[in-house]
Amino acid sequence: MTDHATAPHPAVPSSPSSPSSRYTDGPRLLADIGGTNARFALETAPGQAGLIDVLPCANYPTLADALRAYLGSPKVVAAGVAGLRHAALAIANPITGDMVRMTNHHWEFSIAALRLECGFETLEVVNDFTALARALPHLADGQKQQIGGGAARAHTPLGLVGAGTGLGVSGLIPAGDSWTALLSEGGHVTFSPANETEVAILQYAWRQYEHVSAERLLSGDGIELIYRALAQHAGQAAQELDAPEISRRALAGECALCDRAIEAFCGMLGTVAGNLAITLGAQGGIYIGGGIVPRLGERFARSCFRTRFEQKGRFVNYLAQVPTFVITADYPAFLGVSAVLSEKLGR
Ligand SMILES: Nc1ncnc2c1ncn2[C@@H]1O[C@H](COP(=O)(O)OP(=O)(O)OP(=O)(O)O)[C@@H](O)[C@H]1O
Repeated sequence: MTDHATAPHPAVPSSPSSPSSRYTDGPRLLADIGGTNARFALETAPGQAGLIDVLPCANYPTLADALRAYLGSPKVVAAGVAGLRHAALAIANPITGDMVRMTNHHWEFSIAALRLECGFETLEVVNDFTALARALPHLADGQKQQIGGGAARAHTPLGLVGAGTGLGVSGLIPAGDSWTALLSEGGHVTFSPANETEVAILQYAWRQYEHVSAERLLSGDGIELIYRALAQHAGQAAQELDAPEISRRALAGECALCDRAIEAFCGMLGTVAGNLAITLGAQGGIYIGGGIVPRLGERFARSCFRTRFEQKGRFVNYLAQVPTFVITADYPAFLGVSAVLSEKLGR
């Protein structure tokens, strides 16, 4: 899949971009690297990211190859961009040192070597959900959809959870006049079933995994696992369906089993989001990102997600107040990556 956007993208709120606000040291490269898709953009002025491309990770042996393909694409070449000095990457991984090995893809690289290979003066590498968390306070009303709860309480933490190839988790903690974004690996917490159907799904998953994390079920592969588990539980034959096809059939009303799988996925996400809300005290709200939920559209809004979010025994009244939002902006991580790079460069 390739996605083209040559104009500054509305996912990135624009600040006035007079020629004088353009970066004097040239455009900056921004990237958001997931287990399935690598998204690239060039930012010419604060909040002005354009020339966006989405490249499938599987088509490139290394991240450097994908990066070169983007920079060599006709539209980037036509834009006359050469000698990029500053770049920042958000990647679906913990960043603990110079070597980065992706959890959900085979790419691995040294940050220092990649910087030299690409000739960048600056190369910042951050966890993708830490970067996305930085974007949350900047999302405009049209870039998020509230699903239940009351008003966000100011000066309280925000939580972030997003299902895609994996399950990303982060939080944003108020710190004086600014925020601290958490580097979390909360997608790997142990899955906790909340009803008998989910116990059956867990038992099915145990045959495959010794440790069933939340990510094993709340991800693209997870939807496929849930579908197979429900088929077995119902004594039906499962078809060979991938996650996009399961959700397509569910949304089209073509397959009752697919619909049950999507409903179970939404319920489990409700439990995980509620756990995050009470763990962080996130009365500023829980934000749902990642590649899957925004594609479910209204099916997600009318699912059991919100009921399950609040279903915490004595904490039901507390959680009923906490708003939950689906991030609907197309490329929200670029906002956060841009903020990280600007902070690094001190401008
Ligand atoms: N319509 C859909 N319904 C359900 N799952 C989908 C749909 N479209 C894509 N997926 C699944 O979403 C996953 C890709 O998610 P996403 O677009 O967030 O990629 P990513 O950013 O590379 O992932 P991550 O950041 O989690 O590593 C794949 O597992 C894919 O099967």
